[in-house]
Amino acid sequence: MNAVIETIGLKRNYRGFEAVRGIDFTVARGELFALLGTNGAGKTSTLELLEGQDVPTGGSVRVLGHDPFHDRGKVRHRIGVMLQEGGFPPELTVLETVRMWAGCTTGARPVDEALELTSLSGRRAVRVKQLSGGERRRLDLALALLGRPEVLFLDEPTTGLDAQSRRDTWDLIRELKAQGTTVLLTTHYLEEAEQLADRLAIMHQGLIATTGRVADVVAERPSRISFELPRDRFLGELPPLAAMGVTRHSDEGGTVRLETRDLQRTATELLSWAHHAGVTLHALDARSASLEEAFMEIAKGFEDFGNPGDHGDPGDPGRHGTTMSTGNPGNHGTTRTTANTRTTAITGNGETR
Ligand SMILES: Nc1ncnc2c1ncn2[C@@H]1O[C@H](COP(=O)(O)OP(=O)(O)OP(=O)(O)O)[C@@H](O)[C@H]1O
Repeated sequence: MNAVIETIGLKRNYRGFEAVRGIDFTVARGELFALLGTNGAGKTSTLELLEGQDVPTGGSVRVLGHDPFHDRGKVRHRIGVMLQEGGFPPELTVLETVRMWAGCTTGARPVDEALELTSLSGRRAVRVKQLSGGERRRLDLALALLGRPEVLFLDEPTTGLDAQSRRDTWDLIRELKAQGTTVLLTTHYLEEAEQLADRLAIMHQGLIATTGRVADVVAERPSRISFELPRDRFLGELPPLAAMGVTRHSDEGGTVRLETRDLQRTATELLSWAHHAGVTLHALDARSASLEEAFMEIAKGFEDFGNPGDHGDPGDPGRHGTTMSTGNPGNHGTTRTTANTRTTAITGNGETR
C-alpha cells in the first residue's frame, strides 16, 4: 500500500494522562479514512499529531513520508487542516478572511473558487461574528481547501450543519476524493462514515477498538431476528438453535430474539419450521448488524443483547430477561430465570420446561 499517513504505536500524554495509548493505522493515497469514537476517545489528539501540532509521547507518525512536526516545512504546504474551532478574527468579512488566508498560502486556488466550492459566495460581505455555526464550519473548510492539499484533515466537518448543507459537504468531499485527495476525517455521525469512508477506525479510551471497511466492521457483529411466538407455542419446539446457526437467544415475555452469523440460513430454517408447524410468527423482524450497533457495543465495552437501541447492563436480568450463548450444538443452552421471562430452561433434547 502506498501509505500517505502511517502511525505506529502512537501515544499522546497530557501531564501523565494517556489520551492516545498506542495506535497503528495507515491511510493510502486517495483513500478516505474516518476516525470514529466516543467523546474523549482521543480522535482530536491523534489528528493534532498528524497535523504536526505536537510531538508524540511515544511511537511514530509519518505524513507524506515525513515527520509532520520536525519536517513541518516539507509537509505543511501539502496538507489542508480544518480544525474543530477555526478561531478567525470576528470583525473580518468572509471575503477578507479568505483573502488573508490565500495571501499566506502557496499556490492558493482563486478566492472565488473556494467560496463557490463551499457555497459561501452569497455570504462574502458578512462579518465572521455574524455567521451561523454551520457557515463558520463551511468557512473553515474553504480555508482548508485553499492550498489544493494532497491530504485533507477534517475534524468533525459537518457538526452544526443542517441536513442539506451536510449533504452538500459530503458531495464536495467526494469530489475532492475523486480528484485524488487523501482525506482523514473525524465525525460523530455514523451515517457520514458509512457514506464517505473507504475504511474507518473506532477509537475508545485512547485505543483503536476495531478497524476496517464499514462492511468488515459490521460483519464482525451478529445479525438479529426477533418474533413473537403464539401463547401455546414454546421456543423448545424449534429445531436445535445452534444447528440453525443461532449463537445467542432470549425469550422474554413471548418475544424471541436470536443472534446469528448466518442470517440467510437461520431465517430460512426458522420460516421453514414455522411453515411446516403452521405457526404464524408475529412481529417478525430480521436485520443485519449496523455500524451503529458496532459503535454502541464498543462504547459500552461489552456485548449487549437487548432491545434495539437499549444498551443497558446485560448483567441486570430484571431489565433484559434471558441472555446467553448457545455454545453446545443441539442444545438450547441454559437460561437465567427472570421475572418477565417465560422460558425458564431448555433441556438438551430441545424440550422447554
Ligand atoms: N490539552 C489537554 N490537556 C489535558 N487533557 C486533554 C487535553 N486535550 C485533550 N485532553 C483529554 O484527552 C482526552 C482525549 O481528548 P480528545 O479531544 O482527543 O478526544 P476526542 O475523541 O476528539 O473527543 P470529542 O469527540 O469529544 O471531540 C480527553 O479525556 C480530553 O479531556
